[in-house]
Amino acid sequence: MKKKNFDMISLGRACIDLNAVEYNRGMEETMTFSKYVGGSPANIAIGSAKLGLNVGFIGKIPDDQHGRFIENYMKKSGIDTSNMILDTEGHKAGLAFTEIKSPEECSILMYREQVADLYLTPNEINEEYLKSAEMLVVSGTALAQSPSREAVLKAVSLAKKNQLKVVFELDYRPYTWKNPAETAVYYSLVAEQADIVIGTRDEYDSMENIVNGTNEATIAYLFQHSPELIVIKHGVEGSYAYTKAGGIYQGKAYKTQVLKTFGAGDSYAAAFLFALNSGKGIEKALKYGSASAAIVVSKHSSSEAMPTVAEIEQLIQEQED
Ligand SMILES: Nc1ncnc2c1ncn2[C@@H]1O[C@H](COP(=O)(O)OP(=O)(O)OP(=O)(O)O)[C@@H](O)[C@H]1O
Ligand SMILES: O=C(O)C[C@@H](O)[C@H](O)C(=O)CO
Repeated sequence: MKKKNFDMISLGRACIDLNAVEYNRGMEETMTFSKYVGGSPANIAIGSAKLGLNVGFIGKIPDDQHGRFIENYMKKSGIDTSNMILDTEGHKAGLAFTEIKSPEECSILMYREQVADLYLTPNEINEEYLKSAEMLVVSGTALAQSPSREAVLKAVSLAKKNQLKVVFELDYRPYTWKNPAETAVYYSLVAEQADIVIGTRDEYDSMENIVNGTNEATIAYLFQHSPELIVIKHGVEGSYAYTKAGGIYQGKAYKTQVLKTFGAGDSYAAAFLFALNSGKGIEKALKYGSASAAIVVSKHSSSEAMPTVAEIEQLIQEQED
């Protein structure tokens, strides 16, 4: 059978990160920031492309200097940008300012009013483009508002119709949502249709609208539906992958010199999906995800810091039990 053009199409926001250049202080005292492409789905696309996957992107970007910076960087990273739609209504790029008070205390201040990415419409989802990929990765944040919400639902339904693997990265950002009950409705709707779901324990709690949920209850629920593989991350305590066939795999977090904590989830998803797509198996994919995250939390950015296969392999080897 002919191989499809793209291993992965990622759908959602491509934005700007402005990361504090000065460390160990609050944003009030921070005077300089470095600019990177950001936004979880863009970071996943960039990380996967750097590892060698053929990647396409679906999203909406502003028709201004920030939009052009984003598109150029994505192109330079080897990503197909033909389905990155230019916004014609004056919407802006999302901005994420970060502060790095200490390796344990980092935060992000988001500017996400009237952002172009949430104005992607269902009409802008192209079935022919989706047909050219093996896998569609959608981010939970793209479900936060209409019309982006409906665009995601359409993309997921076309992906299923055309036998793409649907990956749902929960990527829960509370400030983009009106209330937790609404989040739970849309998260469950998409998680039930996905083939692979990836999120932190807290994000699954948001999907289920509960506190202190358990992995056992989550998988019992989701395996009644489409998912074949569920990944649940527990920060420095590592991560678990569960298969519908009953497999349970545990991955450890790797030791690293932490500079900041953000970017961990995106680099994890990029490397996990790369490894899975390359036929390395679930156990190795957990190692790839964790090693990739350990490398990115030791560096300044989320996107530009995405590691190569050689860097990931080296870290895994150095810390093999
Ligand atoms: N301090 C750390 N040191 C080493 N590895 C880490 C650290 N923090 C996270 N990781 C790795 O990254 C993975 C994902 O981290 P986490 O569960 O915090 O994801 P996340 O909340 O989605 O990340 P993000 O902060 O990017 O949203 C973990 O399972 C672990 O392997
Ligand atoms: O996802 C975002 O909108 C911001 C990211 O680009 C940022 O680097 C981060 O939070 C990564 O997890």
